[in-house]
Amino acid sequence: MTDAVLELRGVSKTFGPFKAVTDMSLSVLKGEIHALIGPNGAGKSTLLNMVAGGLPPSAGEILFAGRSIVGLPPHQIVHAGIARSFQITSIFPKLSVIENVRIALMARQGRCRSLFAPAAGVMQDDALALLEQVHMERDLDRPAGELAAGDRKRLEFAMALAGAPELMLLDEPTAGMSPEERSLVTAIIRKINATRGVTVLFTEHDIDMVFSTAHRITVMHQGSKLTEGEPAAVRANPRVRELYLGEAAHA
Ligand SMILES: Nc1ncnc2c1ncn2[C@@H]1O[C@H](COP(=O)(O)OP(=O)(O)OP(=O)(O)O)[C@@H](O)[C@H]1O
Repeated sequence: MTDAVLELRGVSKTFGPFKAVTDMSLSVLKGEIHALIGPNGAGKSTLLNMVAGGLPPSAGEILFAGRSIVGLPPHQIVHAGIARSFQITSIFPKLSVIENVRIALMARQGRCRSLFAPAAGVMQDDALALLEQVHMERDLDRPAGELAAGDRKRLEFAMALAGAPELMLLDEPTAGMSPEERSLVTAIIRKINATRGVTVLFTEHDIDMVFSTAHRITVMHQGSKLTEGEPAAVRANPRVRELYLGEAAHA
């Protein structure tokens, strides 16, 4: 018996002769915020894609809540309880913020056909509650297409939460944001984890954000796992320091 909500065993991904991910094992524990870090091209997005069902692994096993999810299409993986936030958001830009969340709620409940019915109040209270969680209660009627990057990400979180996920996969959740937006989005990730018990697996290049937010960290390098552990141990690891100092010297 293990506390892992997500478990990868010997997962690999090849693109032709190229090995993007090699023999990766990873346990994401129930209730934790787990960061997946590593230099550009380390294989982080490929790994998240395999978990989300966007890419089939070339080898290995992926278990969610103890059951294999390899081969399931993305919508079934969402249905099983894994929400994925993409680097490019999938909102309806012409609809308002609250309409976008209502759509996500209705999709969850299989009520898509009533989407454009006159019942404007459908799911209004639930949608409002989710938007309050991400501090967007003052933005309800704004067209989603007009939101800045940080606001768009918060809307996307509310939409993901509409599906009541057990695990959220976040691919570079603060990419392209100002420092203020970054700290707001980071605070919301912590809040979602603490108040709703949602387990989080995220990739991120902002190392300060990673060390201040993650409970545990897995470091990837050239498709393989370099190390894994709590932030203090990972920070002290000489190979990690070399990797990041090397990268800084490169920049
Ligand atoms: N569809 C594909 N076909 C061929 N190669 C690919 C494909 N997708 C990813 N790769 C390669 O696999 C490697 C890992 O890419 P991946 O995007 O997973 O890295 P990453 O760690 O997420 O990088 P970044 O931090 O820059 O987003 C890279 O060398 C990339 O070029």
